[in-house]
Amino acid sequence: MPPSGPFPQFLRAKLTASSMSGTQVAVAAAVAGVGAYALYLRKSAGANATDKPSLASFGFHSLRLHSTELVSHNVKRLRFELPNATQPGGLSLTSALLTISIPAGRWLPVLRPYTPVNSLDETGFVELMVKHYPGGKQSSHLHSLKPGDRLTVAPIKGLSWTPNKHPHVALIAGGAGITPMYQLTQGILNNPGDKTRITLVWGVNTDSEIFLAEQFGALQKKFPDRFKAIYVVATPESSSPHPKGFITKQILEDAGLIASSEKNKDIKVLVCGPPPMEKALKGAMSKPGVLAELGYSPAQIYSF
Ligand SMILES: Cc1cc2nc3c(=O)[nH]c(=O)nc-3n(C[C@H](O)[C@H](O)[C@H](O)COP(=O)(O)OP(=O)(O)OC[C@H]3O[C@@H](n4cnc5c(N)ncnc54)[C@H](O)[C@@H]3O)c2cc1C
Repeated sequence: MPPSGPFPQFLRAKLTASSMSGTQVAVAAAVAGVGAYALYLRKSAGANATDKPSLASFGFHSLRLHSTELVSHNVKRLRFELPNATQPGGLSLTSALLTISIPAGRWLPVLRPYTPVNSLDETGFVELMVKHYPGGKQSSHLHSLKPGDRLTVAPIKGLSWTPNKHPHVALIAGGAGITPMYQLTQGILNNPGDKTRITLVWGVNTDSEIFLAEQFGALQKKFPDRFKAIYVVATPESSSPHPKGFITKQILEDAGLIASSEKNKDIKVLVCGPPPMEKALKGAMSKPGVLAELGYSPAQIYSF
């Protein structure tokens, strides 16, 4: 259900805090645009199929859920119809959709970003892969949606990606934080003009949570010299081929991600995962994180 008016003052205040990630800054900008929502709805109500805005246009969009698929015990793929069935969404690489809902029994809207996982060039549809967190407000809501239900979204920009600006990117993800990394990996490798090398390190709880293994496997096969994926599993099965535990300094060293080595001096590190993982990597006020210990400067690190 779409929100009916401006968000409360305290929410805006919270979103202007100085320690924001890239996504938090984008979320603040999207929330600031909520006033345009009513205007957009008024305009789009009279628009015909060909002049309906794509997702790239400013404002909020109401998307109809086309279908769902359970891809693992706690991850669902949700396929939504775009406002214009004959055009792609028009999102740029690493953009996400800020989803907005008002769960039953609550008066405050819940806003969470999700990164589309289908090709940004696909016409007519946008797909999300959503991991269900027990008690999670938005992930529970999204998992409860049925085909025909609607979801309000607003596009938010991520990192502004310039092909070949960095010779090598390290993508470090935890759990469902993999989706921005997957979108970027597809965008880089499927662009013949972009020669960036990619090392992905993805931390998950169990082997069954490596829900994009097939897709990443196909990309590794196609681009063996440019793309390497390493999965780290907290509680692996006895037959698991993956290292056990969390993403540590040792794991990143073994992956060749030491900033001080000559070949990595221009590397860019992108991070997206649960708060404890991001804290361990980026450090807290008094304690340097693993990335600083490996020699990365703050300017080399981007957090979604
Ligand atoms: C740029 C960006 C893109 C994202 N894309 C996706 C995506 O494509 N698919 C997807 O499933 N998620 C994605 N996320 C995470 C998503 O935005 C939500 O944070 C997540 O779905 C939990 O929201 P919730 O309202 O269900 O949980 P909440 O109600 O906020 O929290 C419920 C419980 O879950 C825990 N929790 C919350 N978030 C996480 C997390 N990320 N990892 C581990 N535990 C957590 C909390 O500590 C709490 O215990 C993305 C996040 C960012 C920043």
